[in-house]
Amino acid sequence: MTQTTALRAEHLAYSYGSSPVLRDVNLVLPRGTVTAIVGPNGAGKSTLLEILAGVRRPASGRVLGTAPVALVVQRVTAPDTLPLTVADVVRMGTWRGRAVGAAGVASGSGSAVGSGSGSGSGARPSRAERRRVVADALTRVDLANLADRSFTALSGGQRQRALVAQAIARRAPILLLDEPSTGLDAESRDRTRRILSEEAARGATVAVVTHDQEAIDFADAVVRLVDGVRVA
Ligand SMILES: Nc1ncnc2c1ncn2[C@@H]1O[C@H](COP(=O)(O)OP(=O)(O)OP(=O)(O)O)[C@@H](O)[C@H]1O
Repeated sequence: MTQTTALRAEHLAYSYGSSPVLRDVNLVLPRGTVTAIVGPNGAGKSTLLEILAGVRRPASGRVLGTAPVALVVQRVTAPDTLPLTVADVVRMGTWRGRAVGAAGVASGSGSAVGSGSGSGSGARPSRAERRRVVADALTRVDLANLADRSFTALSGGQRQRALVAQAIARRAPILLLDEPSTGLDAESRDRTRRILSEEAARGATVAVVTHDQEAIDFADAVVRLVDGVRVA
C-alpha cells in the first residue's frame, strides 16, 4: 500500500454456489478520487463492492486497506412499521462503532440500511456537532424539508438520497455506493455526482457502481467488469 492508495484488491474471486461471479479481479482505489465500477447486469459489480466493503468475504484473494468504509446499498426496502424519520436514518450515520445501520431497514442485497463497516475517524462528536452534520447532509441531498417525515413514506429516489446523506454523515475515509442514482431524476443525479466529487475533494476515496453515463464521464477512473472479469 502506498500513501496514495486507500484500498487495494488483489486476485479476488467469488462464487455463489458453483457459479463463479468474480475471477482474479485486481484494483486500486486512490485516495481522494472517484472510481466508477461499470459493466452489464450480472457482471459482478455489487458482489465486488460488498467484498471491498468487507461485508462479503472473497473465496480467494484479499482486500488491503484499514480505513473505515461507508457502504450505500442498492434497492432499499423498509418495513412499513419502521418508526424512523428521515433525520433518524441520516443520524445513524453519526453513530460510532461497527454494525451501524442494524435497525431493520433492509436493502435488496439483504444488508441493513446504509450498512457501514465502521464510521468516520476522530473523536466522538458532540450532540450539537452531530445535529449540524445531519442538517448539512440533509441539505446536500435536498431533503431538509422532509427531515421529519417517516422514512417509509419516502419515494424510492428519496430513500436513495437519504442513504447517501447517511453515508455523508458517516464521514468515512472510504465511501462505496451501489447505484446511488438509480431511480433519481436528472437534477438529483447531477446533485449526487457533485456530492461524490465534493467528498473526494475533502480527501475521501469514493467508488460507485453506476450505469449513469454522466457519472462515468465524471469519474477519475473506471473499472469495467464483464462476466466477473475486469476488462478495463
Ligand atoms: N445471493 C445470490 N445468490 C446467487 N446468485 C447471486 C446472488 N447475488 C448475485 N448473484 C448472481 O451473481 C452474478 C453477479 O451479481 P451482481 O449483483 O454482483 O451483479 P451486478 O453487476 O451488480 O448486476 P446489476 O448491474 O444487475 O446490479 C449474477 O449472475 C447474479 O445473478
